[in-house]
Amino acid sequence: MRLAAEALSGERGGEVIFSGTSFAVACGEALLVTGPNGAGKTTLLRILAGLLRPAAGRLALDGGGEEWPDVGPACHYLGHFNAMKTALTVEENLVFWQRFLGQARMTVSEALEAVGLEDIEHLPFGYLSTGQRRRAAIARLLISYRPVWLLDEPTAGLDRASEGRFGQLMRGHLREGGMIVAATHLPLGLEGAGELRMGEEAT
Ligand SMILES: Nc1ncnc2c1ncn2[C@@H]1O[C@H](COP(=O)(O)OP(=O)(O)OP(=O)(O)O)[C@@H](O)[C@H]1O
Repeated sequence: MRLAAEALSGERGGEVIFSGTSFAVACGEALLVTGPNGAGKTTLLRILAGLLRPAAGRLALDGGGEEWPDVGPACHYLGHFNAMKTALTVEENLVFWQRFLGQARMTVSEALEAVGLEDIEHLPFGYLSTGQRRRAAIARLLISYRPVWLLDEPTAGLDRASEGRFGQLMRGHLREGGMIVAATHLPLGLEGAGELRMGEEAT
């Protein structure tokens, strides 16, 4: 399987944010999307997730077969907002997502253990600290299988230990033949990852 973008353009509010962007990510590979604030990293990830239309260009998941014919449905999208209901408990949120996404991979308890949140699964999501919210959202990547993980500044708000644990989870996903496209200002501990630089670096 291979995620391929050719001459992609992204627009926001009628303004072209980036154009002529091409890259390919194969199974087991990661691509780090870097660049200054406003360069279009989030816009690119949202296009890959199918949440925005590209203004031009081609996007495909080659070799996805009948199971993954399109890019969007083959992706987990971890955006700036964590996509959880604040009034539901951590466990209720994840049970909802697993039913919605299907393709169960880990149980909710296993995923919570993997992100170190097993003791607070009963708390409403809205009570969680910033880093705990991020960890609960990361657990969403584990409960249902998707070959492509789209991660927008995934380690923002994580403490050192959580960052290390998340690094292991990402490397595990790649070892199992998954793909990662991550917008980040920080190193993610993914050796050998490719880099897509967007916009002009600030001087
Ligand atoms: N709905 C919108 N309408 C108009 N402009 C928008 C809209 N959403 C985003 N933009 C603009 O698009 C540009 C790209 O934004 P984007 O969030 O993709 O940047 P980014 O590279 O992810 O930045 P950061 O590093 O700050 O997260 C920015 O200039 C932003 O102000």
